[in-house]
Amino acid sequence: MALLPVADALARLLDAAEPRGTETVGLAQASGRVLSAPLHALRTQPPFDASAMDGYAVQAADIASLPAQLKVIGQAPAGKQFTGTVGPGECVRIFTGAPVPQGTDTVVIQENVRDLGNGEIAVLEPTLAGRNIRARGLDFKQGDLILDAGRVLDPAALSLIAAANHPSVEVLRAPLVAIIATGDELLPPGSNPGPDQIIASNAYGVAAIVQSVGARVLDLGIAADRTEAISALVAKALAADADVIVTLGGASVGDHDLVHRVLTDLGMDLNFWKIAMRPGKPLMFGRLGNSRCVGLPGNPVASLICSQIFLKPLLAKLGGRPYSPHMRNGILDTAMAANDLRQDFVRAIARETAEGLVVTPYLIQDSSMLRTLADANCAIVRVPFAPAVEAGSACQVMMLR
Ligand SMILES: Nc1nc2c(c(=O)[nH]1)N[C@H]1C(S)=C(S)[C@@H](COP(=O)(O)OP(=O)(O)OC[C@H]3O[C@@H](n4cnc5c(N)ncnc54)[C@H](O)[C@@H]3O)O[C@H]1N2
Ligand code: MOO
Repeated sequence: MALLPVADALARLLDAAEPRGTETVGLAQASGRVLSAPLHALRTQPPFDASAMDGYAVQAADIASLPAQLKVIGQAPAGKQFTGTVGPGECVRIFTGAPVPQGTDTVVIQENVRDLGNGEIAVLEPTLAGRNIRARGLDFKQGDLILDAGRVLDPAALSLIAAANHPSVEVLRAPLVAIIATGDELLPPGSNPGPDQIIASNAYGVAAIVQSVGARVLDLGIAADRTEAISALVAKALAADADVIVTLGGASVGDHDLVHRVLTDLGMDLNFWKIAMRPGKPLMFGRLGNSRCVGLPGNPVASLICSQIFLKPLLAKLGGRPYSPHMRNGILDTAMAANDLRQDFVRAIARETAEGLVVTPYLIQDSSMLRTLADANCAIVRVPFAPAVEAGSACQVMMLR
């Protein structure tokens, strides 16, 4: 079977992916969630003309010539409005956030006033008429559109929603991703592996990528290389209504690579299997009921690079959030050989220099080597059949961190 180009695989994966429903969450749980519908203010803020400063509410006409002596007829702290009316020659002691009393139109800050101690003040410095007052509705008015659908709820958005008097908010369902590791050789971290065993590491990095785009993880653990063991965990994923079922390993053509068989026996409609990419050739994708199945290759670097390139945009789209990889142009400081038919993602270190972003690829690119992936901060993207290039040539990189 011909290998599917990376761009085609991504397009097929993203095709028809959209959020599945909404839910209402309390504001304290809403950070990072995606607003499902436009949000309107339930009230006007500020709901009254409010003092912006601590000082005295006066009539501008009374302080036209200075110094001006005024009688203090009451107090207006925030939360306790002054209910009387202020007449000529009078003022009210006022504090930040309090409603401006009837009959006043200006607030003089207390630094510009002397308290005469007999219930009167002397205004010493000029204040323009209307100063230090926030007009009713300065921030927003009842019914105003305050946030658009699709907004990722960041700190400012959350405080704005609260100020507009919404105790909870309707957000898009966060996609649920079931992760199933496969392999007789795998044991969880902290185990005492036998001579032919290794530690299952892929699920941790994949889960972190899943969570980085706001999706939820259901880690179903490790299935042995037996069809019943794998299908039992897939059944659990389906029962949990997982939006995406990610399998790790068992995607290739070996006698013990059972994932394809198990999923197709369960009724998966296979979309593609095997793509023109390195690492990541045995990537598999299909639909099974409401779930999308993404079969990631077992090699640790392949599973994480495929997650960056395919799983992340898929989950972002299912979660209704914008996403695009962080691509940059760089300058190679090393010659590179011609590429074959697979689009290559070459682990590399990129450094900012006066000449631009200088990129050094790792010499060894074995897809089992997690250390070079952890050390790398980018992957050089080499298109299929890219010709050999000299040091100093331009390159394109996808930033990894
Ligand atoms: N004859 C061929 N052999 C292979 C091909 C091929 O085209 N023809 N493709 C190779 C490529 S490329 C890859 S990538 C691997 C991927 O194969 P699988 O997805 O079937 O992965 P496994 O065989 O199960 O495991 C590969 C490797 O990764 C380790 N592994 C698996 N799961 C985990 C995990 N959760 N955590 C850490 N490490 C894991 C596993 O022990 C193996 O060492 O196939 C090539 N072969
Ligand atoms: O995905 Mo495999 O790692 O291309 O070697």
